[in-house]
Amino acid sequence: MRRARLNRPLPDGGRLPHALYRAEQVRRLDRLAIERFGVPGIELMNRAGAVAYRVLRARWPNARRLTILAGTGNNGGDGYVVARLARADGLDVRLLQLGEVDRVRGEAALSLAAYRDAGGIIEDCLGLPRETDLYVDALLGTGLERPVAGRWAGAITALNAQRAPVLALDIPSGLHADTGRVLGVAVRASATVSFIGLKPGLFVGAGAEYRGELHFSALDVPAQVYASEIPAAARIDWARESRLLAPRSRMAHKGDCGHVLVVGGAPGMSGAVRLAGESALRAGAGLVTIATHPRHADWLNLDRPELMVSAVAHPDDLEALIERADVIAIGPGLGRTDWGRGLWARVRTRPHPLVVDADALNLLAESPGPGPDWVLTPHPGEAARLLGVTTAEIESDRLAGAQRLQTRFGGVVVLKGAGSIVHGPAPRVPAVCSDGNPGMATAGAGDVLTGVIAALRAQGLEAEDAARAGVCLHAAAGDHAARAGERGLIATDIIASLRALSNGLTEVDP
Ligand SMILES: NC(=O)C1=CN([C@@H]2O[C@H](COP(=O)(O)OP(=O)(O)OC[C@H]3O[C@@H](n4cnc5c(N)ncnc54)[C@H](O)[C@@H]3O)[C@@H](O)[C@H]2O)[C@H](O)CC1
Ligand SMILES: [K+]
Repeated sequence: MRRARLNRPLPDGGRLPHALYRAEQVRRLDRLAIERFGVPGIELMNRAGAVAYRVLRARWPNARRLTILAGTGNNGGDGYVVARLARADGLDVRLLQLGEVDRVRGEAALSLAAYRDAGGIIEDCLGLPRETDLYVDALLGTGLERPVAGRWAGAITALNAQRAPVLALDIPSGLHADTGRVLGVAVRASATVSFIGLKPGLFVGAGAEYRGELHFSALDVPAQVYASEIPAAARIDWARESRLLAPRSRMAHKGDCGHVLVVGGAPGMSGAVRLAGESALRAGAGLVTIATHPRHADWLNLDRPELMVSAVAHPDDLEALIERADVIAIGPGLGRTDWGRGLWARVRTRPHPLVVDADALNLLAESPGPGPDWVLTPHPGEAARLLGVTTAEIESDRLAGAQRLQTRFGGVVVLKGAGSIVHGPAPRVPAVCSDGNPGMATAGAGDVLTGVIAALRAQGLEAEDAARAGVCLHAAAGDHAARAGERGLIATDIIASLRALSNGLTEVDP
């Protein structure tokens, strides 16, 4: 029986920092704080342990019996501090050591000595205790350097199989700090408290699945320390990106709010263009025209009177529509027949801002080339086809995949999935969206995102801002809709929440 999961979103997206640093960068920040700003390493470790212990007592105030699993590095060192503080508070503490104690060095050795001097004992980890209220994972942090195996894997597997909650220190052991990849096996934490710098691996790959509720402390490291590092990525959320949407002018008319042309909907795939078109309206576009196959244009027209629908039998039928459009979103339900290919060939060379999704991406993969001014929105499978690699390779290092796509195709790339990434041209750093939930893995959610990004571009946002704000609005709408449950969430539920979110009315029910 799996233990209860703290399936809560970030405690307060607005409070967590937006800068994300790779493990190597955090180690440099650590060293700078120690060597240049005179903060002793053991002081940082004591602060880390103290923060972790405060989180522990706040989240599980009734926990009396703690079991701390300690590794041989400084992550284990943090664990010794937690153990010492818990014993001083009168809690029943068992500290189980993995790896040879005589390998414990530096600050971790000092922390171990302080724990022993206060009467603490350590035991070799030969198995998990039958009864404990809470586990602390102090096995591995940013020093993970190979897949977890042997007794370490056994301990983590046993930890994941038991019911008591688990607090992970810095990062769940076994999870790669930079990529969020599980190396062998990783701790499924109920909560994680991370130090000094948030890591991309807490948000991309399996990060959101394994970290549980996320807490953070900069350990009072001097702010100047951070000036030495350009973050590897920026964490974005709707709380921050919503500032990109200017209030609507009192004198606005529909022509001021942009005209989106959605191109797609081959026979049998009309739903995709309907979702994209409706999303564009709900995200604030003034006018939306759907250019779709003659076979179902009439039905679409009747079904949503705010949407203008034009039957397009031949690429020449697009010309007048393209002239009137501010932004073109192409791909939803486009298909790869001659009909779809003809429309793609006509649109891809136009100077208009483009949002390129679904089958238009697959057609781009067949004849790659840089774009005029586009936002590409691939899911991992489409990204793999665009780069000629496997989906597993994309998912193994999502930030690297997004960077390769942006380098090869130019413009702005949105790599969808858990921890959607927005990667534009240098010098801006890539962005990782921390909003969203697994309920959004549902048919048509991508079509909704296409419409949202196109609508924001049509309202005047530059490509990268439209992509960042669009990804976050889409994800926040998904979170808003998920208040009624993630399972059974469908694309039209996301659309239903767009209007409230884009007007800052988060308490309005979907
Ligand atoms: N700057 C900060 O964020 C602070 C970090 N602190 C804590 O220190 C760890 C990083 O410590 P480090 O010693 O570099 O690495 P780890 O403790 O993660 O472990 C490395 C240790 O484990 C061995 N090892 C690596 N991979 C494996 C494996 N798969 N199986 C078994 N053993 C493995 C490796 O050889 C090392 O011996 C950071 O996460 C924070 O928790 C500071 O305490 C506060 C400031
Ligand atoms: K850990």
